[in-house]
This record gives sequence, structure tokens and C-alpha cells, in this order.
Amino acid sequence: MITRAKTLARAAELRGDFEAAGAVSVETPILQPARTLLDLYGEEIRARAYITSDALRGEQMLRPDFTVPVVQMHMAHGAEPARYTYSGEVFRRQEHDPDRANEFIQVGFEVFDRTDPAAADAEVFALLAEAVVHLNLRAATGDIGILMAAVKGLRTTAPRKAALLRHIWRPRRFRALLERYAGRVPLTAERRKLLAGELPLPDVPLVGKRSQSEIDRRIETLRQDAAAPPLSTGEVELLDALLSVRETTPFALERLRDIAVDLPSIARAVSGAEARAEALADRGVDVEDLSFETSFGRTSMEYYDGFVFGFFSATRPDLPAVASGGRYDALTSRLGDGGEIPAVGGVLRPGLMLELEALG
Ligand SMILES: N[C@@H](Cc1c[nH]c[nH+]1)C(=O)O
Repeated sequence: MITRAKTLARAAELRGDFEAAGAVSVETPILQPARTLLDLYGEEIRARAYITSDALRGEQMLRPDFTVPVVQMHMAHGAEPARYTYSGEVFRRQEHDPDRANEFIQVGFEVFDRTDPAAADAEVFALLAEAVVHLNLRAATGDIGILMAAVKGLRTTAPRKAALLRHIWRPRRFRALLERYAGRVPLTAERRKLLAGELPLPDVPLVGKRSQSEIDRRIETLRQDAAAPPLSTGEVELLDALLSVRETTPFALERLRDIAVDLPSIARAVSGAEARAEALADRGVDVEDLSFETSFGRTSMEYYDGFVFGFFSATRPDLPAVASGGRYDALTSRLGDGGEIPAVGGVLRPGLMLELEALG
């Protein structure tokens, strides 16, 4: 039986390993200010946070992860470079699957270091890989930065790019927007009328949450968008090709380099992925066999903007990632009050590790 005591004991051991790898142990409060921090996680976690109110401090949430409070702490008074480790529970409401834990222990490792991002990515990945090596997990990797660079480089309007960037985290919505911007979805008769100003708004009180001026602004945005020229077929095809890259790392890099010839906006991000592959190989990771998927990580923490990875059980694909993490450079400036520093990290779930070990 996997007791909480055993999980905590394993967590302490793993945290000790991370200390031995150069990290300083830190603690963060369990209650976090929800108003200022919740937005940083994105929709998935927003829907799953336990929130309560406090007359003095405003809305508080049970921490859904450690990365955000650790970044906040580092940006407020951390010396750089820094490596931190922590362990403790995080809380996420579950609405559909009663078998998924709503409270579980994480042990993490975070690196704040501006010298060599590729090396820092490799350091985190290799350290976590080593901790789970006996479990024979399947590793998945990706790079949100490549996708972001591709969207930013599209020849289209700024509002369209902003919408696509926002919806990187909702693959279906992203796809639907792309279809619309490519002019592949015909306007409905109703929308055409609305845009032409032909739909007289019914003379009834507004009952929804939006005010009349918000509605007007929205219609104006839709109108401008409908007037913008469609995305070129070539660009949409390149984006499709990019999104479907899913190979072992050397082949994936080759595909990405090919795509970058026609989509030069991703060239820098692709070079970064190449440097990372070298750094991973230097750390003894079997890069030849390591899977790379451009679309990996699109349903996780919305603060990731570079390398992303996860380790999954092949025999228990129903389980969430046993280890996962990624790079979150922009988060440090959002919480940095003028400062910023490249950062990457990851977590282990000792409870899941014990569960898999018990299966033998
Ligand atoms: N905080 C992330 C994992 C992570 C740590 N550092 C970077 N990513 C999570 O809970 O999923």
C-alpha cells in the first residue's frame, strides 16, 4: 500500500538528490494570492484551482504548483544564477476522473541561469531522467518557442497573431482560427449580415455579461478581421507541416530545418533546439531515440515558452506524467518587476513513482 508517509519519505530522498546536484531547498506558502497569480497558469489550471476568500488578503488559492511562487521569490530577492529544489503538495480539483488525485506531492528542481539555456534545459531533463530511469518510462519532448516563433512570423494582422498565440494552448480552437483566417470557412449568412450592420439589435434589455460598448467593439474587431486578406495557402501548409512533426530528435530536427527554409521566423528557435540536442547528448541522453513532437505540451502550463518534456508510463498510459517540466523565460519578466532571467525546471511525482514500482 502506498501511504502518504512512504510518499513523503521518497520525496525527501529525491529532494536530497537535487540538493546534491547543487540546488538550495526552498519552501513556499500553501495559500497563494489567486487574483494576481491565477492568470499565469492558463485555463486548464484556472478551472481546477481551489479558491477561497479572505477578508484581508482577497481571494486565495491552494497552490496549484510551485513554479510560480518560486519564480516570485527568486525575482524578489534571489541571487543569480540559482538552483532551487522543493517538495510538498499541490492541489488541483478533478471534475471528470475520480481516480485522479486532487492533492499530490511534487518534488521539483528549478534553474535560473542566463549563461547557456541549452545546457540548462539538458541539465534539468537529464537529472529528472536519471531519477526515473528504473521505471522505463517513455519520454516526450517539444518546444513551445518554435510554435510561438512560427505564429509571430506569419504575414497577417497583429490581432490575428495575438489570437493564435493565445490559443496555442487550445489546439482545436487554434485549428478553427487557422481555418477561418485562411478563408476556408465560409461566413454564415447571419455573420455576414451582422458585419454589414444589417442585424438590427433587438430592442430588449441586455441580459448577458457584456455591455453594449463591449459588443460594439467585438463586432468592430470581427469586421476588421473579415476585411483582412486570408492567410496564404503556403503559410498554412507550412504551419500544418510544423504541427505534424513527430519523430525521433535527429529526424525531427532535419524536418524543422527544412521547414525553416520557407518559414525563416523559426530559424532561431530551431537552432536553439539543435543546441539543446547536443547538450542532451553531452549529458548522456540517448538523443537518437528521444521523441520530439512540435505539438507536445500544448495542453499544459501556459507559462511554458521553450523546451517542454514529460515522462509517461508505457504500461499505464492512463496515468499523468510521472515527471514533467519546461522552460518559462517570459514568466520571470511577468513576475520580475523590471527584471528577467531565463529559467527552466521540472517536477517528479513520488506517489506515482511508488505506484509504478509496486506494479513491478
Ligand atoms: N510546475 C510544473 C512543473 C514545472 C516545474 N518547473 C517547470 N515546470 C507543474 O506543476 O506541472
